[in-house]
Amino acid sequence: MKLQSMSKSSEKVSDPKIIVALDFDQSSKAMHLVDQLDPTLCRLKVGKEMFTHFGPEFVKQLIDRDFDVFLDLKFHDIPNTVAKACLAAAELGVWMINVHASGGTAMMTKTRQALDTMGSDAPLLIAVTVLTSMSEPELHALGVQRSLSDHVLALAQLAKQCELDGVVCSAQEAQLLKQNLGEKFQLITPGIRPKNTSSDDQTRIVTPQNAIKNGSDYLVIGRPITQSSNPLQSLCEISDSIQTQL
Ligand SMILES: O=c1ccn([C@@H]2O[C@H](COP(=O)(O)O)[C@@H](O)[C@H]2O)c(=O)[nH]1
Repeated sequence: MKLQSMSKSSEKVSDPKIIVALDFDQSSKAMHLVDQLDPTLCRLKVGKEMFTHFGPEFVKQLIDRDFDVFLDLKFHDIPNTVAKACLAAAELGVWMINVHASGGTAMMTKTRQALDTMGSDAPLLIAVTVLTSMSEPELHALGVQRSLSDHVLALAQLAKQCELDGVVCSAQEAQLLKQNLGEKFQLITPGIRPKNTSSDDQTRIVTPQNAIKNGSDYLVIGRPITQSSNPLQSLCEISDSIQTQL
């Protein structure tokens, strides 16, 4: 059954805010879910697990079905390597790619310049600030002494200076970033957990409704949907729950 047929209000969404994180160890499991979805209702994310197992061919299968694909490989290396890896990723035809902001401004700038050679075909280029699994004590243990939110803001400011399109952060920081960096700077927020669901390994969690209220542009949601006994229904319920905030 298609998602559209399950949710009336969801039918009208033309800029779907939910990015379903396909973290599976078998492509057949992922495709079983994808077969039930519709590109007007959600976007898809391919991360390190599926890309390492199944490579560009898997990504192309999703694009061939007209899904917007966020290729979440979080590149972090010297500027030349990251710029070339991002160009290769972009050439797959994905909608969004990302690098770690902590790779620095030379890395982000060189990558921006590389993607600009693609003109309007370039995907959105996003920087990861602080992983949503991390807490402030963990950040301090790495030697970062400022507060976690100050660190996220500082990394996001660097990404904006380098003309990236936005950042990955927790929706806990979304209001702060929108206030300081403006409406157009895109906020992609994993660590989304509906009430009464397991936080798993995520630390900085926010409900779907509060994430949108705080200013998130896109919600990355994996296990609350993919590990649900009825993934389609869970996606529909979350999708419907955020409509009033849009
Ligand atoms: O800071 C980050 C950056 C990326 N992720 C990715 O998002 C999904 C979240 O999955 P859940 O199952 O909803 O926890 C996953 O693919 C991560 O690699 C993140 O969680 N935090």
